[in-house]
Amino acid sequence: MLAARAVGEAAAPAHPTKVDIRNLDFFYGPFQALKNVSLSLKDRHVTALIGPSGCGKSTLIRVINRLHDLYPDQRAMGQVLIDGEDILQEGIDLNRLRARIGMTFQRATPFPMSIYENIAFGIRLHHQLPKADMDDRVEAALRGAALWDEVKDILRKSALALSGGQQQRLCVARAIALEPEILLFDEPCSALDPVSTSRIEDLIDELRKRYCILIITHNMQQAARLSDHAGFMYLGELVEFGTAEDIFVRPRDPRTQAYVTGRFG
Ligand SMILES: Nc1ncnc2c1ncn2[C@@H]1O[C@H](COP(=O)(O)OP(=O)(O)OP(=O)(O)O)[C@@H](O)[C@H]1O
Repeated sequence: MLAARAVGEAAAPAHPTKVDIRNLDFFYGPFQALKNVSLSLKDRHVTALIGPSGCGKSTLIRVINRLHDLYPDQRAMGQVLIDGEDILQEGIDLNRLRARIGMTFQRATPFPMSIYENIAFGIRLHHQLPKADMDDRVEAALRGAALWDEVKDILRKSALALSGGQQQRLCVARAIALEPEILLFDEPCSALDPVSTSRIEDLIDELRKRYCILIITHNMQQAARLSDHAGFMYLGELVEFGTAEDIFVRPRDPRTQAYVTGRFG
């Protein structure tokens, strides 16, 4: 029997908003790549961004951890609230922000060092741990990325010797080793074969239980399989945003309809 809730006690939402993007404009020099984009990402949900090449998906994902700060001619205007705090404000601690956000890119980017060191390196930048604790953290990250069984006996081997799919999972392990809150995946399967792709999809499905996840993908089946919410972008605008069912089964905008059915893009 369900326990009666105390009078006045509000139920916490199962998937509170983690990232709230409001009226975001983005410029590369004079070129406007994002136009008044607003959407929110829920915690413990997978949100997919879809749209033809050049529509602004990677730009949007890079703003969330302020990668554009590295380039003086790039500017973002609007708000990106993470747990209610606007991370586009001046004075935000970028190291802390980036530790809260894990990111992987289209091509896996392992460091030219051992599998173990690929994970330990990032942890060491933030914490000084005794060896046994570091071993535990490395193991937990590799397990979390569904890679442990394949690499547990070759931890001292170069990460560059791993297959493309294993390298991509290593990058996921590196991201989750820092215990982030948000994971950003920019086309994580674009360079992978179907078997590795399916392993990454299983992994993302598992990670959904713990993280707020944003994934960019050109694969409509993958987006439909994986996402709770999805947004269709076109020429820098967010044309339509809704539940995965809204976007993939009954899109309202004809452009979304054409894109998800493969008739353009
Ligand atoms: N460094 C840059 N300088 C100038 N323009 C850029 C730069 N990076 C991207 N752009 C432009 O911004 C727009 C959005 O690019 P973005 O990479 O965000 O698109 P995308 O939807 O992620 O594309 P893809 O699916 O091909 O990765 C494009 O017109 C692109 O040419």
